[in-house]
Amino acid sequence: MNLNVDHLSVSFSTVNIVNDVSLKVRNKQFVGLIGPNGCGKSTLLKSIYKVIKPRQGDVFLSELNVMKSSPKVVAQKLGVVGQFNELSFDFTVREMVAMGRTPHKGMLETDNQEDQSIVSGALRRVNLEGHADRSYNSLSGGEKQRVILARVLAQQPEFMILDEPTNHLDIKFQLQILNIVKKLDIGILAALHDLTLAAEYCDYLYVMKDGQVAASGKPEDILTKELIGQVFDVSCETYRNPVTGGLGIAYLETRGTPERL
Ligand SMILES: Nc1ncnc2c1ncn2[C@@H]1O[C@H](COP(=O)(O)OP(=O)(O)OP(=O)(O)O)[C@@H](O)[C@H]1O
Repeated sequence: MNLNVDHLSVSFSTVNIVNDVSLKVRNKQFVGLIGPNGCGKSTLLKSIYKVIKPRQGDVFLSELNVMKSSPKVVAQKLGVVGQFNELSFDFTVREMVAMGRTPHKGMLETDNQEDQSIVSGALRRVNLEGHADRSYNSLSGGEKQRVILARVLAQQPEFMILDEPTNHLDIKFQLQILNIVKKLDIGILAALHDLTLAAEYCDYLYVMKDGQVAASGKPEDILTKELIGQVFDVSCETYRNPVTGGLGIAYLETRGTPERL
């Protein structure tokens, strides 16, 4: 399934937060969205997955017009791992993951054996089967993040949006989540902060600055020290990592800041 975002703009009162952004994710591509804090990544993603209404623009998942479709129809195709995962009500981990099946069920239809086995499989994939009966609210930030991924896996989407999915996670689980997502072999659009991981996992990157796309291309082509300096305001050198052969980034010193943090 492809994602096509066409000239999308989002404003809050009179302030333009996302300004005429167009992007594409081809079937089975893993595309990263990078950019500094506050540049509009989450706002863009939320307007793609229908939490925020854009001022203008269109979003298509293959032939499905996302703006004109009901949330349930969109949720049958699109899975989302958002940035904040707090809950007011207390559900068990298994109940949370079972919610991933909801878009595929009729109004009064209850979960059947197949749903239960999909939920157990999703919990196993994120190494949380031992936590199935725990209260979701009692989990650590990283465990919650993995429950949310399990819920999306149970949803069996054909496209996935992730907003900083490795937030809260130690390096083992960062890699685990990115590996699970990569292996799904579906289209992925993910906002990521770690540029080295973005270079490692993404087939293509969009770089945002001040609500606009400042650059796009294959990670090895666009993640230059000049672009990183311009967009993130840090000086760095890039190099080929001698162990992995991938992109290495050595950060030097922030530029233009009057005081060191
Ligand atoms: N509901 C809102 N009302 C007003 N301003 C908002 C609202 N939501 C977001 N903003 C502002 O829009 C800008 C972009 O926020 P957004 O969360 O999209 O950035 P981001 O690139 O995802 O940042 P981060 O990397 O810190 O998560 C910020 O200045 C933010 O304060």
